[in-house]
Amino acid sequence: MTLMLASVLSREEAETALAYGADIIDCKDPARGALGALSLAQIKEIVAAVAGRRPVSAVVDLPHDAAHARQAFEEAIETGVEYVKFALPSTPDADEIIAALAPIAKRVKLVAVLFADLHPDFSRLPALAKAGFHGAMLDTAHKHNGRLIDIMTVGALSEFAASCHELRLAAGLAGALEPPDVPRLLVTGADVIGFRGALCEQGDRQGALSAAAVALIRDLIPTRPDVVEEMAAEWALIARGFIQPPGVDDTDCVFLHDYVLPMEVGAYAHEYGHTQRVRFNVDAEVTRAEISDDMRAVFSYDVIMDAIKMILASGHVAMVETIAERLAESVLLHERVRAVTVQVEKLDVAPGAVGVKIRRERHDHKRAVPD
Ligand SMILES: O=C[C@H](O)COP(=O)(O)O
Repeated sequence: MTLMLASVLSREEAETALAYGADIIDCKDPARGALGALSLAQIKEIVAAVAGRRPVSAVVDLPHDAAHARQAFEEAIETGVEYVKFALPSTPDADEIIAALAPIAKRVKLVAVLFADLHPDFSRLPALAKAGFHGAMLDTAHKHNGRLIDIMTVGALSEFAASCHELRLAAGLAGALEPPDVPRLLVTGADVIGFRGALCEQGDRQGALSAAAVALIRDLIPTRPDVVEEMAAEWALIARGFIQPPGVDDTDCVFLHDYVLPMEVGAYAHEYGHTQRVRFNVDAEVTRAEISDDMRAVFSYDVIMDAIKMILASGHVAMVETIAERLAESVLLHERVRAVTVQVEKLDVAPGAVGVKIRRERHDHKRAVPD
């Protein structure tokens, strides 16, 4: 389950974030940069307003010397927050700083933030785990330099999440994210996705929080288990014929055509060690959207491109059939997709094109309905 973190700067904004379903209320002053800390008094006020309805996180500015660092964390803990985030420095003494925070990690969930646009050092992850940190979160330091997803590919973000999970660390992602990024990031397996700009009027992270924007992001992230149960109950009614399933027989086609990329592919010895051109044609049959021009109703072709890039990043694949199967499988991970046709062609083998075309259907579609 991926949680939605909403950065807020006041108790009023915290109420909006809560009302529209944020899972973690993150105290932050966006005017003071990517990890701008609020004052202790402001954090206390938000903690009091949230009153345990959801966990609250706060940012600590990491002072240079150890004594002041400990004091800053102690003060943050006293505010009653459940998570404390801080920017992990990329200085040579980072491992020492991490080790010095081990006693603090026993008392509060510590999250180290790594900035994707400042050459993050992923070799520090084991030290975080050793010191008992709760997790690591990627964010962007300079919001005008693009979204996290522009800086790191979905494949690289998935690797980050997997490395965290191997070390039993929670993995968080944030960084000028926009609504269309959400379905793309869900496949990374991140535990938390964090937002500020996307929750504000006109996407301005220093502007006011917008209830509609918070609701949109909430709807794009699969809901909490209790809501899933509610949906299951609705499916039960559908199964018994009490209510009609929404547009259950109607599909539209989202496609990616003539997408050509260089790829290491082929079973012959001479096909190893270099790339050849591979063309992708993908047609995804998706459940028809009820509302038009609304992100919530959309399965994006970006997701198909991401899936292809992830397969490419995994290295040499001997058979185009394997590529087609993997691609079909990852497109079908998205619930709106009912069936997918994937055509994968090698363009440099013969004067024309050679390859494979497969069609795969979602089999759990009917099984989602309880007996
Ligand atoms: O912790 C999450 C952030 O506050 C993200 O802010 P942003 O979406 O404006 O980059």
